[in-house]
Amino acid sequence: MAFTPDIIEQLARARADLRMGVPVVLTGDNAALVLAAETLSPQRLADILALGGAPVLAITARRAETLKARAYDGDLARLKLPEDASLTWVQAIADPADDLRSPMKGPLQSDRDGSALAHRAALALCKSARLLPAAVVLPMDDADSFAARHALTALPLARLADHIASASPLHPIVAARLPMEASEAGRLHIFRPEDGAEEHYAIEIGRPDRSKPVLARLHSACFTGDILGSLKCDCGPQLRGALTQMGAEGAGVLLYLNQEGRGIGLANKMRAYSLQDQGFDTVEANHRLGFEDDERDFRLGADILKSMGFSAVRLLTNNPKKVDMMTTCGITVAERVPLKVGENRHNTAYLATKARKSGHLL
Ligand SMILES: Nc1nc2c(ncn2[C@@H]2O[C@H](COP(=O)(O)OP(=O)(O)OP(=O)(O)O)[C@@H](O)[C@H]2O)c(=O)[nH]1
Ligand SMILES: [Zn+2]
Repeated sequence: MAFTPDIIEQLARARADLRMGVPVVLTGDNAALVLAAETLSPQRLADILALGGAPVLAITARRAETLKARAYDGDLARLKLPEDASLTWVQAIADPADDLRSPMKGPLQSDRDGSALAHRAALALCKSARLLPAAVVLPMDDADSFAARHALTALPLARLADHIASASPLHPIVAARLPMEASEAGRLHIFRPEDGAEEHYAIEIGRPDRSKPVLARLHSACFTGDILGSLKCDCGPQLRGALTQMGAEGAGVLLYLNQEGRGIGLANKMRAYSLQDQGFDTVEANHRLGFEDDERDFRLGADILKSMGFSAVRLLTNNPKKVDMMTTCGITVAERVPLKVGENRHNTAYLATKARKSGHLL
């Protein structure tokens, strides 16, 4: 019988649990109880401390660098949770909002013995749940029975690595005619991933010839720029500029990928904006939060193009990494078409930082 949720379905549950502040259990070798720092409640913190053992707060090496904590595991640090750890302490480690006002959070002691496998999985889970990458992790011997006793989602740790980071297959759900200002011959396609994560969209303009490179754009969602007309970035003008160019040529495809904030989610992007108001640039802000500069996975863009029958594109972008990713994923980039619109006095420094630090072409 196939009623029992498989690993992908369990992962979707785990993401939802962590967002709600419910613990999840990682089972097998190096088993552990995991709670996201961002959604931890005072009661659950007290309960974890009451269990005894040696709970730690796992953070990424990026966050550890800001906190001057030692990251013995390379990509992450395991900070010992003080016996009297308060929720304020946990949240101040996880969230850089008050770093400047209260820079001294130590002494911070990092674990260096034992395995960091559960901690790495916990951080990947937090990221995929679009939460701050910080998790309270308590190693456990009786993980299976603990999960059963408390009706918690249990995930076999050994199988997670293959699934957390891999792009889930996307399926076309529906497509319908959509006349737009840029072109009356528009069509909106909806794609749904198997892992319960966000849907992505393709806007097809005209009837592009599948045997030739199609004018294409991979646009990452930007609620602030696309919808609100924010002047902090160039996304709104790029979105409309790309559609207008496709309308003028009579054919094209724009992928609207729900990877808000270069894949960190809107709440974290707003945390990054708040840090930018404290004087950090767009890349530094991501790092202080514990993220990489860019957490997007462009494989899904390539998958959507292939499923629509496209194998070659003229890619509207200033980002050479998008070109490289498309090529790696088996889409021929016949031409890179620059898309330089929307510069204003508020985003000049942002665009300059992207050029200097992220390799964008000016
Ligand atoms: N984390 C973070 N994300 C941002 C910030 N400003 C804009 N974004 C996001 O950056 C992404 C911009 O996407 P794109 O315009 O597709 O990508 P790009 O890498 O700039 O490349 P091209 O526009 O194709 O040249 C969107 O997801 C925005 O939400 C910021 O300061 N911090
Ligand atoms: Zn934007």
